[in-house]
Amino acid sequence: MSAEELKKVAIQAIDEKNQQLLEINQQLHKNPELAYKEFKSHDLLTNYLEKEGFQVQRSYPLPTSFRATFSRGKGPKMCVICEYDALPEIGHACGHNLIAEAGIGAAIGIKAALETSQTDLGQLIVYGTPAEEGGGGKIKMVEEGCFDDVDIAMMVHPSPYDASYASIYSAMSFKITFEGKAAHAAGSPWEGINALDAAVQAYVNISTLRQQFKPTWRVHGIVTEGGIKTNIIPDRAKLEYRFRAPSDSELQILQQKCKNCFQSAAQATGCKVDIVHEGICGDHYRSVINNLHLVDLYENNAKSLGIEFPSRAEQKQKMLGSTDMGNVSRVVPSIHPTYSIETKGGNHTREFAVAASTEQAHRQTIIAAKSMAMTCIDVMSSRDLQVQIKQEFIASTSQ
Ligand SMILES: NCCC[C@H](NC(=O)CCN)C(=O)O
Repeated sequence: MSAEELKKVAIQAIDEKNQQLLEINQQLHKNPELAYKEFKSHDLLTNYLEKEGFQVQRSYPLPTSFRATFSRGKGPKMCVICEYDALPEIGHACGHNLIAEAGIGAAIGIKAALETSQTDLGQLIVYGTPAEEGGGGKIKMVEEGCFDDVDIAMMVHPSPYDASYASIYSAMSFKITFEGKAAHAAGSPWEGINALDAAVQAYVNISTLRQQFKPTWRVHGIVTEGGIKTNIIPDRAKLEYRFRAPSDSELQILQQKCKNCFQSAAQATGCKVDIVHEGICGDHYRSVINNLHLVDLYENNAKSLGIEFPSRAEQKQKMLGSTDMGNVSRVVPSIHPTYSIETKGGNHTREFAVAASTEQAHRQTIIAAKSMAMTCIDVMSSRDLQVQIKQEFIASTSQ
């Protein structure tokens, strides 16, 4: 059968499961679970995949990650990725319930195509990857060798816009603790060393330096501890900061400038400072390398389903933050397109959490699922494409 015929098979299979896919996203949305605690989500998704005829390895290799496979002879190993972790307080405000739906939907479509094809097409691997919002599940899975037998990986992400080529930056997170000395704030303030002043000074240092940041750099922080009572000079204050830049080398420069801000604030106030990299396997979220051959295939398939994309230059202006998919994109050719769910609020807002449970979001997710399935079918059906994708990957990762 031709790739075009197999795509029709995939689309029909996804349409047949439309209601079940909607229910999966709704269940996840109603039960938001935080990083590495996504036990119900893990069970929901693995039970469904098993019922649909996939070979499922639960809790592989982490308690809330999984691997599900379906193969039809020799050929490339295509990996579709699900995320399902939520954010504290605001639930599925990044729409990972929809990412899971899209991954499962694509898997249903690809499996139907593999079953229908009379020739060897390859293998499908579905990975459930926890803790994208902090904790870097995919980084751990890369380190565990999960992607060693994968040829191509893809996932999609809901957002306010359609962009298969959006910028996704390298990021590192730090926890900063200032230690001072407590004293009665009225009786003997001169005996104290004010850790909150150090934290405030550091915050101001960074905000002042911001004028000299490149427009593409991002630095943002919060105060997580700032004293216990107004009449006690705070002897401890804590900050959390995240730094981002388009490349690892720029991120190193930015990180050093900001560390200087913390250290100088400590020196000015007489505090001690401890700056700890919020270690994710000793690594950080790396910028995404989009494989352009895959991007083109995905865009053409999505366009055939009615999606319109802005120009590449406009897409590159869009910035979704950072993702551990960046680390996957360093070990296998990957894409991470975003798709519009027509929301008034951006990712990580309460408005987005509401938008992530609508019928409209589900409809857009089904289109993204079909686009992934069709892209996998394109690749599985063409040896030439497989070679070109691999060559581009080698060139882009050896720079
Ligand atoms: N510590 C990692 C945070 C990742 C987070 N990712 C996103 O918002 C994008 C999609 N979920 C971020 O802050 O960039």
